[in-house]
Amino acid sequence: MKHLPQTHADEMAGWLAQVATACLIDEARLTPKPGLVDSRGSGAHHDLTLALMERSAHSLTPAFRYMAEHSWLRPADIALRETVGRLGRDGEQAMMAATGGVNTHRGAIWALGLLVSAVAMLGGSASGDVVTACAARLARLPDSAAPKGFSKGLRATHRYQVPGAREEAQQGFPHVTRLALPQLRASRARGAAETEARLDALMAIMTSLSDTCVLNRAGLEGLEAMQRGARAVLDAGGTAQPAGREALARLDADMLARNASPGGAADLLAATLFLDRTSLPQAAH
Ligand SMILES: CC(C)(COP(=O)(O)OP(=O)(O)OC[C@H]1O[C@@H](n2cnc3c(N)ncnc32)[C@H](O[C@H]2O[C@H](COP(=O)(O)OP(=O)(O)OP(=O)(O)O)[C@@H](O)[C@H]2O)[C@@H]1O)[C@@H](O)C(=O)NCCC(=O)NCCS
Ligand SMILES: Nc1ncnc2[nH]cnc12
Repeated sequence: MKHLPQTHADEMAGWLAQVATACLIDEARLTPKPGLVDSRGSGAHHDLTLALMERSAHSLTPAFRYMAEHSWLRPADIALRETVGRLGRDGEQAMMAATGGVNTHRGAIWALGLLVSAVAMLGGSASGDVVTACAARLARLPDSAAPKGFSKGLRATHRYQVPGAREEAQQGFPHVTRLALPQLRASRARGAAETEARLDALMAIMTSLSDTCVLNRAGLEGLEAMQRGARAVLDAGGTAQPAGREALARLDADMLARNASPGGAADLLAATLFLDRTSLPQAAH
């Protein structure tokens, strides 16, 4: 059978989906991460393993691809928001089928789904700030088919009066653009190895995120311990330095003792890696 030539949009959609999946796998494999699943083990989780995280990541490639295809050169309007919402929920179902009902990547589907769509809306290339602003516009639009129930994340944001995953996207992913990406690049520029630069970027997110996973498992005290511990790692010169590495080991032990896992911060690290790989350099001001 003769194959029709793929269009540029099709190729780009396939590429964006592959990059998003690779970023989820890179995040999961990054080691040592405090409280999280990594190549050492399950962190503070009893129902997650690295193999499960990787299976979950692969199950999401088609959803990311459909999001990119449907968003290609489209404006941010309610019709697109509802399409992306439906595809995101289909992605959640694919994830649940792949993991036997364990929530591995719900927050990541939200963050990466919006960013994949935004890059596609912009025709495949734009600077990180333009991409996140576009994703934020989409996230602020209403989706009439969105589930009306009370999620764990919503419960935490109401109880502690803090922003959660929804607000992070609606504000243009400030933890990615203002903290993680600058830290990733600064650590690389200082000569840190790629693993250390990524761990430093994760620490930068954890210094300030109100991670609803940590709030649900360990309360406000757990969240403050996470933010303080991550700040101590960066203040010690980052994970490329022996003192930073020791501070990271202390933070890991503390997160495990509190049964806390910063799953939201991990999702935003994957989003950071995605923007680092797909966006054009910022225009000079
Ligand atoms: C808008 C949605 C993201 C829904 O958000 P909401 O807060 O209402 O609901 P949650 O179901 O709690 O999901 C939020 C997940 O987002 C991550 N997260 C947490 N804090 C933040 C933050 N401040 N900024 C960004 N992201 C954040 C986090 O995801 C990770 O943790 C997950 C594991 O969580 P959970 O199962 O709750 O925790 P465990 O401790 O493992 O449970 P137990 O063992 O104790 O039982 C894991 O998935 C990580 O990814 C939060 O969980 C959005 O989902 C939505 O509206 N979707 C609808 C479809 C849609 O419109 N899509 C459009 C674009 S694709
Ligand atoms: N590495 C990880 N461990 C636990 N939860 C996560 N959610 C996203 N990435 C995660």
